[in-house]
Amino acid sequence: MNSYAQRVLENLQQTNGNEKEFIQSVTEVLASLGKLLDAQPKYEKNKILERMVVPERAIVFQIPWVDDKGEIQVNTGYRVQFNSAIGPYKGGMRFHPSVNLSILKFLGFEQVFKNSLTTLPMGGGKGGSDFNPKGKSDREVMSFCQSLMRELYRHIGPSTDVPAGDIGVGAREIGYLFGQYKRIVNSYDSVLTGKGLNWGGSLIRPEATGYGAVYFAAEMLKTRGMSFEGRKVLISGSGNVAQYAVKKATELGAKVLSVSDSNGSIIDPDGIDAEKLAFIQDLKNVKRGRIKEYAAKFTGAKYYEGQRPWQLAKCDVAMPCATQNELDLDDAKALVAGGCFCVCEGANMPTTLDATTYFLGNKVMFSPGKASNAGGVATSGLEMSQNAMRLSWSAKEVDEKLHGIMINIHNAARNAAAEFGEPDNYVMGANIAGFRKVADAMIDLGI
Ligand SMILES: NC(=O)C1=CN([C@@H]2O[C@H](COP(=O)(O)OP(=O)(O)OC[C@H]3O[C@@H](n4cnc5c(N)ncnc54)[C@H](OP(=O)(O)O)[C@@H]3O)[C@@H](O)[C@H]2O)C=CC1
Ligand SMILES: O=C(O)CCC(=O)C(=O)O
Repeated sequence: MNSYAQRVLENLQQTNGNEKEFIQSVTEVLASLGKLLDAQPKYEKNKILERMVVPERAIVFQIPWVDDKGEIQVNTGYRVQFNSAIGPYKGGMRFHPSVNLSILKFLGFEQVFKNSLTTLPMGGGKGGSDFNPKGKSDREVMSFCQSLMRELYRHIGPSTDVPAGDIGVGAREIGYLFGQYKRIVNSYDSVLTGKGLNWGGSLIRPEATGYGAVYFAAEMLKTRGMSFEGRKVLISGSGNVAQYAVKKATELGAKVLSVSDSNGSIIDPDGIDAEKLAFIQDLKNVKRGRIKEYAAKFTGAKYYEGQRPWQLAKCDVAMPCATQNELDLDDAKALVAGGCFCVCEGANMPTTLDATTYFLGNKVMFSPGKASNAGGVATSGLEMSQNAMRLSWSAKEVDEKLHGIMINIHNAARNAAAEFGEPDNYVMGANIAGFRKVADAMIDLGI
């Protein structure tokens, strides 16, 4: 690691050492900026790294709400407004019991570089709450969302900060949040993305992250003269990102062998076709059930309680699409031993640092989430543009723009990596390409 980056990281470890996910994400980025920092002393002179690793603002607030038994519940809400050098803060809201400041700082930090890679004018932010939507009635989710927005509304705005969904926040939650915002401010602002089609949403936003990740992987495969046709693919998760990754990979001719949830994984040796995916979507998006029900429904499929997909079957391509640190060194070794040659992250930081190093060392094509899952936020940017112009593009138009953006991100990461002598290192390329634009804007804007 470059000595300037090393100093900044050591200082951060001393002051924020307990924030392990945040330190992990900063370590990955700083480790790959070395050659750029050596070549461009202006970043050290302007103390860019010191400024980039501290959020511009982090808001923590209480969310009291009333459950169906009439009892008062209290959760903690957060919005981490990380960097606004190239546009308003932009990034999702996560509702999950594990949410804390470390997780939201890592997600906000990643979002800064990801949004820069999209080429759209969006800064980086992230937020959420330790609220657990599982097992809650629609009325309870609404009560919680309304209470959250009673505080959040004063910190966001179409040119200030535009939240969206993430784990545990889908169309239902965005509806309750947007309804409450509109009630309070009496204005139909484009203040959230992932909205429903009848009230300002964009076609293809639900599909965008999963489709985008598959488009990105297809570009990686193309560099070795390959495609998805006939490839075996392991996908984790069964939420928004996983569902549309399954759909697009299957459309491109792949056989997707797995999906999972936080309880376990299913392996289906016959592949997950359109009918099986429709079952998963109904199970997860409507019934809000567990993935093990898939194995009860489809003969040939097997459920593995408490296990992730990576050591359960051999594959050509792996796409972790559930959560952070869900693919570790043992998983990476098993994947490589089984012949996997491409890993494309759909989730944010699903691969541990040592597993990433193992993939890179074994010449596996590996794309970091900040590049390959950027299709979601990019299409959120397209939703903001449509709202600003007060019009709606067709699904075909949005999908074509998304596809073009993913090809551009792939090429930007690849070219930046080649410029610094490591043409196949998408981690280095994505970090350098994402960093440069934000850092140069920070210098232009002064301190
Ligand atoms: N939605 C988007 O547009 C974008 C999402 N991402 C990232 O993609 C990932 C998935 O998000 P998304 O699909 O939207 O979220 P969803 O809530 O729709 O789905 C999340 C999936 O991951 C599983 N999961 C959640 N936490 C854990 C855990 N601790 N261990 C194992 N499995 C877990 C869930 O299982 P269960 O059903 O049991 O909860 C579910 O299957 C996240 O990393 C998110 O940050 C990145 C870019 C954009
Ligand atoms: O669409 C957005 O604004 C947020 C997407 C997101 O949270 C992410 O890219 O991780």
